Amino acid sequence: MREYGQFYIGGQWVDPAQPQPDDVVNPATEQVAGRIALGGTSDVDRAVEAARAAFETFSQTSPADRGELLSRVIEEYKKRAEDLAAAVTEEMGAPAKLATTAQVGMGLGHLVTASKVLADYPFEEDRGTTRIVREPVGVCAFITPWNWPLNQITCKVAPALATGCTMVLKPSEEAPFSAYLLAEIMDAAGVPAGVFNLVNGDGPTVGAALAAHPQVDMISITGSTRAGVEVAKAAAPTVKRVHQELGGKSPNIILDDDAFEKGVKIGAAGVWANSGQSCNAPTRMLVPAARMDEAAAIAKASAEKVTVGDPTGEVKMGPVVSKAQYDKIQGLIQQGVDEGASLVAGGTGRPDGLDTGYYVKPTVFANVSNDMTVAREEIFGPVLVILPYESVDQAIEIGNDTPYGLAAYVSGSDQDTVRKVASRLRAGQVNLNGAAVDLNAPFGGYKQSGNGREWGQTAFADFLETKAVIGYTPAEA
Ligand SMILES: NC(=O)c1ccc[n+]([C@@H]2O[C@H](COP(=O)([O-])OP(=O)(O)OC[C@H]3O[C@@H](n4cnc5c(N)ncnc54)[C@H](O)[C@@H]3O)[C@@H](O)[C@H]2O)c1
Repeated sequence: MREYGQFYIGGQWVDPAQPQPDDVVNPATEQVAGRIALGGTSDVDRAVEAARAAFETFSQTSPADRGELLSRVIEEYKKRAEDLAAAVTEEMGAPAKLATTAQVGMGLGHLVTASKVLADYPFEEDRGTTRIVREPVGVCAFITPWNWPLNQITCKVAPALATGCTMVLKPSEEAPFSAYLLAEIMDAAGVPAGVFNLVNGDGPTVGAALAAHPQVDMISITGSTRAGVEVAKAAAPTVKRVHQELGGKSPNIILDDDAFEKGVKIGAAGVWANSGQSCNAPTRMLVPAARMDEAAAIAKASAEKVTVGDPTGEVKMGPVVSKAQYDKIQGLIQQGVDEGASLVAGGTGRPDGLDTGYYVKPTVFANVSNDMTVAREEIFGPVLVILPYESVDQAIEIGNDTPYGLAAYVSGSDQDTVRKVASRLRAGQVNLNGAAVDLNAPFGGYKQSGNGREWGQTAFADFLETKAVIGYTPAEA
């Protein structure tokens, strides 16, 4: 049983102003795995004050100093990798292997990438007699979700540290264990007091207070579009920078050529990963109408091969994060059936033999039309929907017919055609032929998937203000 009832503020573990314990449930066992405290507005004030005070000195440190600091954080992170993986499995149900390689691995990847970018980042540049200086934006507040907890935290924390910002993190109250360990890592690495602060809490209290706080210069949220809108509204009166990484319902266009079978297989596997709980999951597969049955058969075989069960063991898929998420997914699967989509694999209820834990059957719907609820709503579970198209133009039109624009996928054997299709998709990241994750590729959304970009060099810009010093070089008389 984890007891994580304190907050990390000003370089110290401190008690909440008013203790409000909150149980965290392990989704595989449905048992309480630990306890945190939910904070209030006075905890937020205290953390923001610490971050504001630290900004005075931390913003003046050199890139070389911050590079050394990042190296120490990386060392401490590596030392705690096993603890971090176990925490992620316990808090949100990721299978042990996925937790170690991907969940913890992505966190390390963002720290390492930021330190490499920092090594030669152009913070200053001269244009004529003007010097353009890129300075840290200030005190940042981070609100993060439960599905890729360390990935989403580190892709904010790493560039913030690298650019000289100070910060307050409010992780998801549903998956707060790994964030708590990350605060221990920051402490062990000697991150100066007040540079990194952690306050647990719920969205409407701590999240909203951070978004509205006049001493916070930038609020960055990864979460649902609903929460992103709330954050932007709360932030508006103080005109702070608002960065949003929100939901998705990403199209996956499978072209009619030799790469068809491979494309369907890779696409389906992308939906089972992390139990479908990825904002960029390729959940809306588009196939030539004449090949619908073929696609359905390939996807069905893929779904039936997935091993589901205890995430501490050797399985492909663990549970989904919570009872609420399980119930939401069950309701949407039922709605798919009710609206007339063809259920070819999975369906409602738990997989056979799994009576405890929030396990969902890998589910495939074929013959889906883009106006059905299962094609429009982000399900955030292992549910693949397959839609028919008559022409590539129509595939692109259907692909873009969504309020979201986070990711899109194209597969086909002719690279030129694949690239042309990619150029017409309205999404922040387009993946061609199942290419591997690239931590240097900017990550973020068009339309209601958000504003701003994270990851790699591009992320730095979102943590910097631009100052023009005119007359820096005196004009010659
Ligand atoms: N675009 C991306 O990079 C990305 C990555 C992962 C997840 N997501 C999205 O996150 C969602 C799943 O995560 P979730 O269920 O934790 O989302 P959520 O929106 O319920 O919660 C996300 C975070 O926002 C906080 N929050 C909730 N309401 C708030 C409010 N009114 N004010 C301030 N903060 C508030 C929560 O406490 C949590 O920390 C999905 O929609 C998914 O697509 C997006």
